[in-house]
Amino acid sequence: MQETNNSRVNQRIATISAHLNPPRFSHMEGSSGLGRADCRAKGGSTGFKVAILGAAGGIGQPLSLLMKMNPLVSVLHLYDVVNTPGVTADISHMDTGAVVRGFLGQQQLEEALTGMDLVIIPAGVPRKPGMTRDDLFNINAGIVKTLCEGIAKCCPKAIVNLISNPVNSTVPIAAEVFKKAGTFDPNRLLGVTMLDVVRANTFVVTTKLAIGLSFFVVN
Ligand SMILES: NC(=O)c1ccc[n+]([C@@H]2O[C@H](COP(=O)([O-])OP(=O)(O)OC[C@H]3O[C@@H](n4cnc5c(N)ncnc54)[C@H](O)[C@@H]3O)[C@@H](O)[C@H]2O)c1
Ligand SMILES: O=C(O)C[C@H](O)C(=O)O
Repeated sequence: MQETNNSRVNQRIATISAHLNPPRFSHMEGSSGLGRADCRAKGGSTGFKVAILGAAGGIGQPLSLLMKMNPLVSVLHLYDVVNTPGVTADISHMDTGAVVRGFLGQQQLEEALTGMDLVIIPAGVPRKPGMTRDDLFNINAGIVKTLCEGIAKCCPKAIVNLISNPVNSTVPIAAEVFKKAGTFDPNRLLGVTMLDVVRANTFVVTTKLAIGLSFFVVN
């Protein structure tokens, strides 16, 4: 049974690795660091090493829980500027395989990032009533910049997945940080846009209905 699970996990890692290093981009091989052999946690167990920055927040906590449930994850680092000891204790009590470690405050950022394959960033502030996305930018831009400088230094080949809004501006900020550090790889920098996409679809449909137009599919 364990063997079947392992082979399923190995298959999924191979699929993800193939996606990251597709054959048609073979000329780029060598520049991309995430291969099957790299996906090993300390102690040799197979799996991805994942850090969540902003792990104690409204998005960070359920995201940490999902990552702890994910059989592809062998090491999970939870970083925040507040509350990580409690969140880490709770998440680590789940009876799944990933080893969970908590990191609190800027002085532990580098330790949290070292050796990671994937860094997910929901760190920052969310909008409060009356705030615009521009208001978020003023705060979150600086936070994302600092975190990405840490990534460039400690895990330059990690995949970076930005959630902090405004994501259409935080992704370019991350790109500029990585370019400056000489570590930029567009295949490894992602932003979560699903919320804005479904929100836009809903607004379009609502407006169409309000002015008496029918709709079939909005996308
Ligand atoms: N992309 C999307 O689809 C999407 C959807 C919803 C929210 N968001 C954005 O995600 C972000 C987080 O939202 P939330 O509801 O979890 O907010 P939250 O306030 O509940 O959590 C944010 C967390 O970030 C932490 N944090 C702040 N500064 C930090 C720093 N310098 N380093 C590390 N951690 C830091 C805070 O301590 C907090 O725990 C916001 O910017 C929000 O706008 C994005
Ligand atoms: O900026 C917002 O739209 C609020 C919240 O952070 C979200 O992304 O929904």
